[in-house]
Amino acid sequence: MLKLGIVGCGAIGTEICKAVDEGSIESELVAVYDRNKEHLSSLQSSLLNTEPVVYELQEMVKHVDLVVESASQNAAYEIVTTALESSCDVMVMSVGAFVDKNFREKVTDIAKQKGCKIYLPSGALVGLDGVKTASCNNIYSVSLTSRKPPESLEGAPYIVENNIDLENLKNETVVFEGSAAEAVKMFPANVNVAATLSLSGIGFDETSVKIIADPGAEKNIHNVTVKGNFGEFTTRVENLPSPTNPKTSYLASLSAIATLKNIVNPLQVGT
Ligand SMILES: NC(=O)C1=CN([C@@H]2O[C@H](COP(=O)(O)OP(=O)(O)OC[C@H]3O[C@@H](n4cnc5c(N)ncnc54)[C@H](O)[C@@H]3O)[C@@H](O)[C@H]2O)C=CC1
Ligand SMILES: O=C([O-])CC(=O)C(=O)O
Repeated sequence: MLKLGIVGCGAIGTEICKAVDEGSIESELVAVYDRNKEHLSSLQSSLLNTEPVVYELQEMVKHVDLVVESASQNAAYEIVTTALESSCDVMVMSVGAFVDKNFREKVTDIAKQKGCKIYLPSGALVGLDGVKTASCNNIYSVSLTSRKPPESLEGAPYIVENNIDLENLKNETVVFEGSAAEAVKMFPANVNVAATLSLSGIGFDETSVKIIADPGAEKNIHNVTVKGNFGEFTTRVENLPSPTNPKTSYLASLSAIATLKNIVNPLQVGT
């Protein structure tokens, strides 16, 4: 059985733990960690069949096969490096961390040396199978338009630095237009999807991102358009927010669960 350790027990981490607890992922939930003790205890009391040990990262990696990062972009650097150096596989939700080329190259090298894998789930996006397939030949352009309720963008560095008054927005407003490289740095908790899209396709500088704050939006809506030698396609997903974190679409938690199921399943379906 795959032994799992989860760092970050918020919206996504909790859903993963519940899925293991209910037996829907063939794995053993060995250890959990969150710097917020309340999140840890509410997680522990929600589990019916499993009693994971609370281990900090350095101890966790001695007891598990795979570490799940579901904490934050800032935390991801240490979690990924420590897991791989200890010969653990790692699954990363804060994919924006991979915009840093040095980090990307360093952890890919460690993974190769140790014979480990780094899994990046498709998260809140749909259509990455098509982007990966299309990128086996020439892609001309990849664009992402994300439409979100204004409050879900509160606190993002771009919003703070540009003094954008989200509270008093009356109409839908394009708050950001630029490269995925800039978007994931400026909206670290909002467009990790732009990082996953960039890594599936033509890169961070070449992928264009538009973020719309829409006071009328109740869902997180992501449209992806890809053009290339294969033709072109557009995908659109209208995501319901997670019950405990409106910034995070519920589909992102399901995608983490689907990735773990895929890891343990001998039958591999899809791109
Ligand atoms: N790849 C994708 O498509 C998506 C990625 N995300 C990202 O996934 C990550 C997790 O998302 P959620 O579960 O919604 O966030 P959340 O805010 O609900 O939970 C994060 C948890 O991690 C804990 N945490 C933060 N830093 C930590 C550290 N250094 N050590 C230990 N615990 C720490 C927090 O206390 C919190 O309990 C975030 O970075 C988020 O931006 C979210 C949605 C989609
Ligand atoms: O959950 C979403 O819709 C997207 C998101 O927060 C992210 O990519 O970081």
